[in-house]
Amino acid sequence: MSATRQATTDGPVGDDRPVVEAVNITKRFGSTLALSEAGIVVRRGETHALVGRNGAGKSTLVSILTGLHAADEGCVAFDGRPAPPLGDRDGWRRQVACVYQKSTIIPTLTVAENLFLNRHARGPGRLIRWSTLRRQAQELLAEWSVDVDVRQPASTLTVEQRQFVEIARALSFGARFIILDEPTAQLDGAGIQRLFTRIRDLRAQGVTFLFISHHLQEIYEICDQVTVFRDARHIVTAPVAELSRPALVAAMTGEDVSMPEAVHRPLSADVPVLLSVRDLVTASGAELSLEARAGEVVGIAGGGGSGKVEVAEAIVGLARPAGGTVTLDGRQLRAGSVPDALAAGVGLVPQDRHREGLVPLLSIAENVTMTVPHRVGRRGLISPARRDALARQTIADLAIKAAGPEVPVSDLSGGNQQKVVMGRALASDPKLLVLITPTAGVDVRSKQTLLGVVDEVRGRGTAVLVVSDELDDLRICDRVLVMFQGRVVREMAHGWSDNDLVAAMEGVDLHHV
Ligand SMILES: Nc1ncnc2c1ncn2[C@@H]1O[C@H](COP(=O)(O)OP(=O)(O)OP(=O)(O)O)[C@@H](O)[C@H]1O
Repeated sequence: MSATRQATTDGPVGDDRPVVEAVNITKRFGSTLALSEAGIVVRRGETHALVGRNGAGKSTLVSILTGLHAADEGCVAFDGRPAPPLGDRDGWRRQVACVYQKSTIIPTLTVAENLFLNRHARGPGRLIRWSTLRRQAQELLAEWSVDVDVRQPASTLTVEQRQFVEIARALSFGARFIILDEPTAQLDGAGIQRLFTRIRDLRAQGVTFLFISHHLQEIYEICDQVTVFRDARHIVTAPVAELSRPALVAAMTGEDVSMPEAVHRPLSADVPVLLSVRDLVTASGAELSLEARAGEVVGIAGGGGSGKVEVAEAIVGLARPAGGTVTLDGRQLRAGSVPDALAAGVGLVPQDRHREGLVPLLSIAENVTMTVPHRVGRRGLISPARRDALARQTIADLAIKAAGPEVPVSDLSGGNQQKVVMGRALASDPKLLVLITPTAGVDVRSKQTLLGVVDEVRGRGTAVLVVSDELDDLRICDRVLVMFQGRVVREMAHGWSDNDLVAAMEGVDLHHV
């Protein structure tokens, strides 16, 4: 974009004005330059992708476009008019909303209450009129064809329903510009297609989207325009159809990057079994038995509802199984105990880094060494020098983009936070590494780094479980167990075809139809 045009207040407001125009935006967080004279122009009715590597500045731009942060320099205009003052929350809500990966809905309230929170219809004596509230909520959801019971507690919504409810809420404030921040990250294939159908319908009704995703194929499927940020700067804006995939990746990384061909080194027959999972049954009824040998990488694949995450969480103690045993290197793990699993030599990258992975306000160094106090001190006394040295090593090994080990992880971009979680899992030099959806929200280059770790630790004799529905994650496995509706339905040797694996995850057996 030529970031020279200034937003003006005067002149007629026509429909050709961009829905949003951010010009020459600079934003610093302490010594970090998060955005440097960057900008974006989004036109009415388009679905515009915003892509960039972890830490490129996408979330910072979103926080400025939604009025959560003020830019240090530059200006934002909606429909040709300057953005409202920062404190005018209603003014911002009428222009724009962002649907984040993390819900902004209050789980203990009903859907209706969430939709009309602080806008309650009040009767005489300022009592809330619950019947009116419910009716308004029903009408709103019906208007936007969202099929959800407004009386249900928001905690019972699926990710997909929650996103639709948040979109309807944004529209009800009058916003016709919606930012979707990695909306597909927690959806399965069918859910993604339903979301895309919804986006197309809304676009036809005049809604404009800014779509943030690390899944480049999604951008080609749903977006018209794409803007690339790299290292805090705007690099290019172009019609999606005019930017080839290699050109897009090159714009993101500043170099040509291709996923390395997964090299397969078969294990010799005498390598001992390290992990043995026998007749494991999870609380929701998913079942798994498996053995993994030292240095073996076993994939557990499956779509949403397949039970893959539940079985993995039962193996590592995050969930208490209903039955079965897990034995690591001859030691049976105590069911439902993460500390016992860690003590036995399990390294874990959990699915939800916000809930189980990190303590955001603590530093990188504190997070990385949290589970290995013995490596950074003696008799309960932590040596800051040793702790920082270990953290510096992790920052270097995993190419974490941060000023130093003392930076709080809450200041890191999503992909770099995930690298800290990986660093912590590796700090104990684990016998078994369990990675649950390890590359969700992670850019192409960081994905390479994270998956490269697997190759390295397997060489040291660590057994690895990769629990994922991402083909790139699964390609590095020696074999993949495919789960569907709580059962392993196929085991696929290294070298499977994408079609076969996807079909198996969807519960379709291509060889028997
Ligand atoms: N509140 C903050 N305090 C300090 N630094 C921050 C803060 N928020 C972001 N940063 C820094 O600004 C830079 C841009 O981060 P941002 O979160 O915008 O990247 P991103 O493109 O959204 O990355 P990801 O894809 O990983 O989410 C990073 O170096 C990050 O560490």
